[in-house]
Amino acid sequence: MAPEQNHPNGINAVSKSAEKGEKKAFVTFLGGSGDYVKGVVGLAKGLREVNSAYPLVVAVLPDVPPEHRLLMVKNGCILKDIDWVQAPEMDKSKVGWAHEHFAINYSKLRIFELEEYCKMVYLDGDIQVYGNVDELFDLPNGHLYGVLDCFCEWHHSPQYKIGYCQQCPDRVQWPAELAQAPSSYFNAGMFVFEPSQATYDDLINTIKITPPSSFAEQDLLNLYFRGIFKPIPNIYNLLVPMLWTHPENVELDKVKVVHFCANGSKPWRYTGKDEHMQREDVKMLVQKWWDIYDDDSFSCKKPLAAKVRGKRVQTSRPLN
Ligand SMILES: O=c1ccn([C@@H]2O[C@H](COP(=O)(O)OP(=O)(O)O)[C@@H](O)[C@H]2O)c(=O)[nH]1
Ligand SMILES: OC[C@H]1O[C@H](O[C@@H]2[C@@H](O)[C@H](O)[C@@H](O)[C@H](O)[C@@H]2O)[C@H](O)[C@@H](O)[C@H]1O
Ligand SMILES: [Mn+2]
Repeated sequence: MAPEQNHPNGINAVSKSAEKGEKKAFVTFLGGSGDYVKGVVGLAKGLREVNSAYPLVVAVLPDVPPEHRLLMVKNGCILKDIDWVQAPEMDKSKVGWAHEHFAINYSKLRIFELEEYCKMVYLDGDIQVYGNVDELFDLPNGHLYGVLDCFCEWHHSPQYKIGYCQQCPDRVQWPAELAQAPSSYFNAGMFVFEPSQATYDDLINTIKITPPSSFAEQDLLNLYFRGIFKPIPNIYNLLVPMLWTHPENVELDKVKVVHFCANGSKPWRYTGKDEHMQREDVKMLVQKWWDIYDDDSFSCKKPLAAKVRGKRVQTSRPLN
């Protein structure tokens, strides 16, 4: 992190960064023995399809079974074993996780320990890349980059109650009688960051003094990187709900990264029965995910090869 940032690790992190590795890579996170491994395999194939020059690292929890590990390695993933990060005790009478599995999402924070890499792009396993996004690795150091989230389905939040969303800040003014308007808030399904053990240690210390909240590690990351976070266009993390909450902010033919975070939209579980799932754009995106997942020509034994820089053909297929 840049020393001039009033950041707990300022100078140390910069001096330490000089000792860090110079490699860059995409990274995702996998826990459990369930079907999210299909998301990771789809992501690995998608990155190959767009001729990315960077490998995909998978931070795997101990409960990921051998057969899932083998499947990911066969698709070129570099596996890094991580341990759990204990989620803070939640007083369920006051607040609960927005989704039960969010409790394991604190373990996602382990990616900050991967100091052999100097720059990483984190992608959830329910994300697919349809256009080359290697340019993200060239964003200036000292910031964390992500895409603004949408509050329009946060049914238990103060934002939702007054109809406020950062995606359309002029629709409803944040009332003066409430505390100051929420700072810019990114969706933690995709972000560009610089691994740092000092930052990881500080994040863990911050968990201990921060009351847990509905969006688990996403809330923590937004609190921690306030003032360091810089928003980037939603072409890098199109949240599927945006198709109906803010269609005016979506240009689907320019979108490079799609995040299947809407209920019922995970392609490998898609039934089409959930709300919004019969939309033509949703069905097209899910089908495109399966087109890539089912294409075995993208499987390979070696990690996503770093193409000879500058020689790769940039393919960013339009989405429709
Ligand atoms: O059982 C699970 C649930 C989640 N995840 C990982 O945690 C990420 C965040 O969860 P999810 O994408 O479901 O959250 P959402 O973006 O839908 O809120 C997933 O993408 C996976 O990478 C996982 O590995 N196993
Ligand atoms: O653990 C908290 C999660 O919070 C985020 O998901 C949310 C967020 O997108 C909300 O805006 C949606 O309303 C909601 O459905 C969705 O689950 C991240 O995508 C995920 O990786 C993870 O950090
Ligand atoms: Mn997700």
